[in-house]
Amino acid sequence: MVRAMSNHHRPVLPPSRQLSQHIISLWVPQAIHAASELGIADALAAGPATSHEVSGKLGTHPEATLRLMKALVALGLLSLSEGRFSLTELGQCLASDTPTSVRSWSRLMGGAWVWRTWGQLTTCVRTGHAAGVGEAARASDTELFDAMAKDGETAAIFNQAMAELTRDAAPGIVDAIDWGGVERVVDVGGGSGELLCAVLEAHPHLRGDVFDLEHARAGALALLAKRGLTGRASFTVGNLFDTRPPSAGVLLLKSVIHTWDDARSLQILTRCREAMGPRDRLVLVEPPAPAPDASLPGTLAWMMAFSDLNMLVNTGGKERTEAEYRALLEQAGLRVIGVRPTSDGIFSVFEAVNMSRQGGGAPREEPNMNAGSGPHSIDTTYVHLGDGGTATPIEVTESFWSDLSQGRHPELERGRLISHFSFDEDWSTWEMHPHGDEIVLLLSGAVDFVLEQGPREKVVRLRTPGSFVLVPRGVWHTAKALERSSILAITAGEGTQHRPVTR
Ligand SMILES: C[S@@+](CC[C@H](N)C(=O)[O-])C[C@H]1O[C@@H](n2cnc3c(N)ncnc32)[C@H](O)[C@@H]1O
Repeated sequence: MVRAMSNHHRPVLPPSRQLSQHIISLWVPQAIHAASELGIADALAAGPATSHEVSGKLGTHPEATLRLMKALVALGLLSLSEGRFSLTELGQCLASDTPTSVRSWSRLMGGAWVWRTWGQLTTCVRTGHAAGVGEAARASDTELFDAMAKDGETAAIFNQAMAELTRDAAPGIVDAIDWGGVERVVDVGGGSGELLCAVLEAHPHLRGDVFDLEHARAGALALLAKRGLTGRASFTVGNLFDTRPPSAGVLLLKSVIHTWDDARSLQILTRCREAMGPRDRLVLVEPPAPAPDASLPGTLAWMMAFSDLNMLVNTGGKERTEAEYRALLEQAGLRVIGVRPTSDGIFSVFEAVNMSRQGGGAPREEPNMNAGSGPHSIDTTYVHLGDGGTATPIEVTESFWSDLSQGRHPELERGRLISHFSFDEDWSTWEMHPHGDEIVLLLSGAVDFVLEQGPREKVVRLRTPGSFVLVPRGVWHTAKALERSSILAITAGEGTQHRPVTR
């Protein structure tokens, strides 16, 4: 009763009617698909027109065109006034080549290929395999992509659809990655080249490569040329199941792993690891699947649950949780050094390094030899707490701090470093850690810890061993020794900045 009253503008439908609305929702993507195939939005791009004028332009049946356009009005893609139809904001997204276009995405999802595979969902759920697998076995794992290479139009639609999905997420992805010290990036399975374009445009010092199957080559090269990036970018054709991508400071891997089951994903991740030198990072970009809930259509949980089925029917892939991506990376011999969400709230970037980077060869499978080691002295051994829950002792050499500031310890940038520092003079610099709060704990002596707060300075007096100060991320700070003192710091060191203290 309360529900019905509070919702009186839209009466609550009985369950059978609610379900019926889901059942008939298959009409919707086909209406949108027909509109995008026929180019109805492009026909209205110049301004309002009658359905007769539109069918005349498109060479379609006049009355059937009117009927389709009425359905598009019902969906909110068109509006109708005095017999003339116009594009709404939603409808404009069906036009080609506009900054918000999702026309190719609609052509892909409503087109014969995807429609056919979804039609076999029942069988896929019975068998756990992608559509077609097990009945008429696929010629190869990449059969679908190989077929696209022979059919230029499907390849163009698929790659443009991927570009449309990547376009809006790309700035947030580029921002979430630390490009310091990187000269070259390879977008592995980079398809259309959309993400590589965004990276190269944001970081003019970088050079890059798209590594993908043949179907993506022509489209990616055309896009790189259109964006004026041909001089800094190339395309390498290869199959990740048996070929390593070219080496680079950053290997990007966006929306590739969800395409495949665990066994095939491990093959791809292993090929990437084999291409990685000691300082290289793999940056996997995927939306981690949230816990399922009964949210309304359009929420992330809804989208991920259906994207998961889309992967099942088309390629046998799947969506994964953050823990599952972490486990997969570790299994492939890659140590996860950080996971961060991008600003769009959908994707996360998983950064990983090659576990076998020191010794080469196969990934370490034996237990962590550092576990249970000790006793250590904090004077000579610091500890790195990795984002993946690791605690690694770091032998401190005389050049440790200068090496760190010159980027010679990339493996320490993520996570936190527990370090020890003795001093009897005031620090000569201010420092600032942009990626995390810091804890500074007094072990001995007496220190005035100075935090910059706008134009003012706040002094925290550390006098008793065991007292500590919490330094918020991004706050510049320095210290003054009142006597010989020693401190223990727990620091998120990535991106640390220094500037001299002016007296
Ligand atoms: C879902 S698309 C994503 C494209 C692009 N990374 C993006 O996010 O826009 C997956 C891409 O991975 C590529 N891919 C999948 N398996 C591959 C393999 N074995 N070798 C090379 N590329 C592969 C496909 O060709 C396709 O371009």
